[in-house]
Amino acid sequence: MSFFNIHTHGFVRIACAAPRLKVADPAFNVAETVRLLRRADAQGASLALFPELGISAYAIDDLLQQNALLDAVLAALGVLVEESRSLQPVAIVGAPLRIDGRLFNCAIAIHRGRILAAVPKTYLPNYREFYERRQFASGERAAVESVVLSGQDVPFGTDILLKASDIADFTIHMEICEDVWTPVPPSSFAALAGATVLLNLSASNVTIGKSDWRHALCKAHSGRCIAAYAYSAAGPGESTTDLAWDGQAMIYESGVLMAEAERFAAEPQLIVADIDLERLVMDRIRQNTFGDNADALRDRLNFRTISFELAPDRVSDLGLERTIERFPFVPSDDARLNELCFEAYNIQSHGLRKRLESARVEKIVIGVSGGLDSTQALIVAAQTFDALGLSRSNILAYTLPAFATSKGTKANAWRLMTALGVSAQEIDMTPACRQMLVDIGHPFAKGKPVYDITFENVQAGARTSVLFRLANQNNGLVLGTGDLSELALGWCTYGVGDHMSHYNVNGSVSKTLIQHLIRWVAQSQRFGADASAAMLDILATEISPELVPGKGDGPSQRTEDFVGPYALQDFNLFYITRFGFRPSKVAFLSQHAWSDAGRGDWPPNIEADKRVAYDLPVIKRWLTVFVRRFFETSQFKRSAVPNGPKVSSGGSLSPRGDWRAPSDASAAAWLVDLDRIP
Ligand SMILES: Nc1ncnc2c1ncn2[C@@H]1O[C@H](COP(=O)(O)OP(=O)(O)OC[C@H]2O[C@@H]([n+]3cccc(C(=O)O)c3)[C@H](O)[C@@H]2O)[C@@H](O)[C@H]1O
Ligand SMILES: Nc1ncnc2c1ncn2[C@@H]1O[C@H](COP(=O)(O)OP(=O)(O)OP(=O)(O)O)[C@@H](O)[C@H]1O
Ligand SMILES: NC(=O)CC[C@H](N)C(=O)O
Repeated sequence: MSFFNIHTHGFVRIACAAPRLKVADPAFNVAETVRLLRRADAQGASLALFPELGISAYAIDDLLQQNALLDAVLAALGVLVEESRSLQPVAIVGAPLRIDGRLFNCAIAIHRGRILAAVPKTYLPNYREFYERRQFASGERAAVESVVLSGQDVPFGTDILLKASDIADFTIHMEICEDVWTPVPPSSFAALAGATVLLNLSASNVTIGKSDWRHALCKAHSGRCIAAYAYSAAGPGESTTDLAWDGQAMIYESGVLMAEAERFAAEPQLIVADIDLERLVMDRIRQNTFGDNADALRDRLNFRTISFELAPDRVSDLGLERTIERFPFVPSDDARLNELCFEAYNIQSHGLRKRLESARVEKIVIGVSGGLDSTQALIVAAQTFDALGLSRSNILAYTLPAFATSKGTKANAWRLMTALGVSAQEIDMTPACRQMLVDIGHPFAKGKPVYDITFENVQAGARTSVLFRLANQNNGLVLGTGDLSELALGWCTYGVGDHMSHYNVNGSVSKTLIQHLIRWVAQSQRFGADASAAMLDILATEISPELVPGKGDGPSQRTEDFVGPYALQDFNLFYITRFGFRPSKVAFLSQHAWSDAGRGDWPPNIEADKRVAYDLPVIKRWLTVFVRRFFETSQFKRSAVPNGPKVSSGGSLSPRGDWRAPSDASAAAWLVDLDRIP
């Protein structure tokens, strides 16, 4: 097993074809099928899906009752069985089969010369342009459980799952076109019985707007079933006697479109996507109601499981046929990013609004540093007070310089507070901090340049202490600013420090998302040109806690030198907490997302100079830091966080929300797994 091979990390590659065919010409159609099957094989696919009745063609009406044609179908299938011997993918093709005195519209699975199963269509459309019951019997009425095809005894029925014996969780179910248009498709039961890859062989004539509906069905069904749903519909060559065909092929995974073929294409289409079987299963485990639903429907889940050995390539680097966003908390698509920013601000602001109303408090107190997090919280506060019809002067904003505050950040704090029209004040924290350092006998008090954790936390603590007392004095709430990424890394001062507040709007917003949110607001100019200019300046400032005095103008502490690039740490955070992936898998994904700075799909507002690449050793180094900090040293901080709204679907780290964990755990298991990364 190679680290660089998809199968090592729980993926399987599936292909979906929209072949060219000829009406009622099985020999031609199988030749085309074989051609595309070879292409799928060359691309490392483990499965290749073809359309409904693709061996005979679909729209051939009463020709389906001609024995010459049905014989030709069997002969063509024989050719396919022989050709499949040297090919890796399981071929799933559609053909009419005479069985037990009836004709069935079947999906047939063929692998390395073995016909694994034949599954008949359950729901035969007989409305509007469809007339299938004239020729076919429903699979529900099949009275036999096997059929002889190409001299092989083949399991036959709607109760069949195909399970790879050598790829974990690769369990396939087949259904046919109309089956998925019903309220309860047969694949719903298959998913509950353990199928992860649901296939639909389709022959869906195209009419205006129908493609959107097919998308909606596949998206919703794959999401509801927490499964992959691959769909292959008939295309060029089908009969246009009364209908037309667009050859729509698409692959969804849990509600997300992974690949889609060009419709109405001149050439046959083949799309591939790597399905994350492990993610599907982890999500089914998480969403306990999936299992409850299976329990409730247990008497409908009597499937036969047909086992086969895939023996896939486990050594080569096959690449990764799925898009891995660099910023899982920030979509690269412009329209989605817009929507997400709108939602994020509204969630944060509605959280704060409700808290102010219920606490009957009309003021907030906030420390404004000129850094990202307090900027974001201040924007949210301004929006909330506007919505409540309260004056922004009720926002009591304080800039609290101490030993290491730089001119630039303080100036930005002032610019921002002034531009937003909040009540702005400055309190010099140096005397209070110095007094505490004297009181506790810290060497700095005697003039020694000792800048240890105590020195740092005295400042963070003094600020928090002042903010809480100002809240008492003014009948206000202290608004927290610490973000999700800092909580994941334990990058805050516990208790009497920036860890604590009365209400924190940023606790479930990652650092990378905060950067995008501020940029979005700045670009919108909704708070005026001065505010936008200050925000853009803050975005361009190096991230630093400013707790240790620097020599020159720049900060002496660059946060990302300690905890790693937030871009990587947010990536790690997302995949480890949302899906429970092993660090080695996260590194594999991260490498695909981050090792090529030249990849075109950067989120729209990442400037060219920020488009950096990270190679595997760098990824491993910071992942190790993440694992240690996240699992071993910082949970006690998360166990005691203030209230605040869950914002991102990636999760919150509140102990009352998405992440409940012991504060005294060992990171040993994750560190062992990290050793798998070369
Ligand atoms: N499992 C556990 N359960 C209960 N208590 C535990 C504990 N592990 C350590 N502790 C105790 O916790 C204390 C350490 O925690 P804490 O006092 O927070 O201090 P600590 O985590 O050591 O330091 C805070 C870090 O956050 C950085 N910081 C602070 C403020 C703002 C920012 C920013 O950029 O946003 C960054 C700062 O530069 C520093 O590196 C120790 O007294 C230790 O004994
Ligand atoms: N000079 C300061 N004046 C006022 N408040 C401060 C100051 N420094 C820190 N704080 C408060 O402590 C919080 C944590 O400080 P920190 O420097 O980590 O955050 P930040 O500057 O807002 O954002 P970032 O983490 O991006 O630097 C701030 O959000 C702010 O509320
Ligand atoms: N072949 C079929 O089952 C077609 C019926 C389906 N409702 C469609 O138009 O796509």
